[in-house]
Amino acid sequence: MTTVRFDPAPAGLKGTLRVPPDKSISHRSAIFAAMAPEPVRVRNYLDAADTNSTLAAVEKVGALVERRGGGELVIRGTGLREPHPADGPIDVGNAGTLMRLLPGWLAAQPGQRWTFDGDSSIRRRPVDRIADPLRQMGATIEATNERFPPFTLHGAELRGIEYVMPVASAQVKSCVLIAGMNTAEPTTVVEPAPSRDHTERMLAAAGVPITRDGVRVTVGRVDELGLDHVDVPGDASSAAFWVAAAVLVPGSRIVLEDVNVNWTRTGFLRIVERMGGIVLGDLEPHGAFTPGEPVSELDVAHGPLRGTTVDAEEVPLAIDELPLVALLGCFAEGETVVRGAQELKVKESDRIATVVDGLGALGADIEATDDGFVVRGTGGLRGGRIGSHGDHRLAMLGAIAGLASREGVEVDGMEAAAVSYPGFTADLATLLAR
Ligand SMILES: O=C(O)C1=C[C@@H](OP(=O)(O)O)[C@@H](O)[C@H](O)C1
Ligand SMILES: C=C(OP(=O)(O)O)C(=O)O
Repeated sequence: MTTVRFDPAPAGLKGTLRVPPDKSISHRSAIFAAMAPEPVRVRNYLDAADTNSTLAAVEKVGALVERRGGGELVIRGTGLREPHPADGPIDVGNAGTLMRLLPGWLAAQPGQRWTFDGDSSIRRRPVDRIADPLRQMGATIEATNERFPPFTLHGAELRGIEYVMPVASAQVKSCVLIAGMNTAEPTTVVEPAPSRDHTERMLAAAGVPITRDGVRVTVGRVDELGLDHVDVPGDASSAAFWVAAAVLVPGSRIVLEDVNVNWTRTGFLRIVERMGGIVLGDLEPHGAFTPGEPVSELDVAHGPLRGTTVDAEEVPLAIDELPLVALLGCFAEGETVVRGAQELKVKESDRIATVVDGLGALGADIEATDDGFVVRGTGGLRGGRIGSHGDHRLAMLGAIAGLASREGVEVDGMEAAAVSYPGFTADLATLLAR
């Protein structure tokens, strides 16, 4: 385990940065390319542990991945109905998105079966949320204690369903929509609240009939995907760490280029603005990456914050950034409340417990609730020691807390950042350099 110390940054963080490619869109580009009949060129694919697990997984079911360097890949898929049998379990590593999206495709392959497994964190993450709809469609899934990996999926001829999702989850929605490309009848997913829509955008770009009517998304059967290339934009969730750093550390001014500003991913930026944080870059897209993902430049500077409340409907739009909302709350005037965020308990760690314990140990006045947390701003943070619990977002939260703290923070398990952001400490060094 690697321990890294992050000291206060008295002169602030300054400079321009290109954040890593988006993790969600990278996962989807590899899975869609694997289902396509013609080669798909992917530019700016994320080179990180989670998305490398996805490349290995699609190779295991028959795709050929040519790594051209500089984030460029050419993926030759098998077509929608010809994935290969795998010799041994598909290892999803730490990646929940991979574990929940790939079965949507494989469930529609009659007479075939695959086993999925991953690391100790993935073995605590529920698969019943995809097993329920896939069973209704006709597939069979045998999971440990009915709920957890490892699990075995038996493909079948699937039928179209209307699935009312009990939780707002882009992963579950995506799994069902991907399966829906192979069902005789149309398949509809009803979301309790909007969540990230990268899958819908990629389906539309690939020529799949997909319609949205409010919270209902319907996909129709296709014989093949017409996807030619994907350009992956910068990851709004990785950018969020630098947005928080710039807002919290006096003297900072950071410009982030080519960040995905898809509305379903910018909930955190709206929360920051509500708290009084200065995000100068407008959230209007300045360009679009293929397929249909808006990008913009974010220009962020230090400023005072006030507390806010994040309610259930805003949670899916900022789900991976909620730990950072807790950190901002420590520095804000008044109280910051996050509620309706039970989903945080089933991420790479129980992010209600790890955020509350972790920031509490650094001097925060923070309390866990059943569905979130309450933070009372105390004008700053002392500092100390925090463990990542193998959770990449916790590791990077600890780092940003250190920069903004009075005494610095030591992060145990900093290597976890490599799950989504292997260059995190190198990027920090460039923002601290003058
Ligand atoms: O679809 C995706 O790419 C993701 C959806 C979210 O998970 P849920 O769908 O479980 O909320 C998010 O937390 C995860 O980091 C990525
Ligand atoms: C929850 C996350 O990812 P996943 O579900 O893919 O493991 C995350 O990146 O914060």
